[in-house]
Amino acid sequence: MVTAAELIQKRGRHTETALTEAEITEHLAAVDGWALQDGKVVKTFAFKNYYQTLAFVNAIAYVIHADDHHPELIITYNRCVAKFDTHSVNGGRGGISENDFISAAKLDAIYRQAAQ
Ligand SMILES: C[C@H](O)[C@H](O)[C@H]1CNC2=NC(N)=NC(=O)C2=N1
Repeated sequence: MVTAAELIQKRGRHTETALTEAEITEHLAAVDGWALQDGKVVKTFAFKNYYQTLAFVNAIAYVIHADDHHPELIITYNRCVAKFDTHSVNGGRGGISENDFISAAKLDAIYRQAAQ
């Protein structure tokens, strides 16, 4: 069984290994509120206002850079939608790797710290 606590201890690293469907299901169970949507691991984070939304985006910059894994972000007044996938897997066609879930768990940990 995979847990969020385990995932946040890991560092994202270059990988060419995609997760299988069964592994994706197992990893989705470990991270709260994330779902597979159009081939990406996606979650909508909710905030009180635009300032809190942007503060979250600034706070996640550190781990995004450290793990070299960059979410697609959709920022609106009180929402931030984050989408992860991994370009280098499936022979460069892209897919889902453990890195997507490491980053998902880290964004959740930061969100828990944020003023909401
Ligand atoms: C060379 C560099 O590590 C890659 O281009 C990284 C950069 N950021 C990335 N971000 C995301 N979300 N997926 C990737 O596959 C990815 N690849």
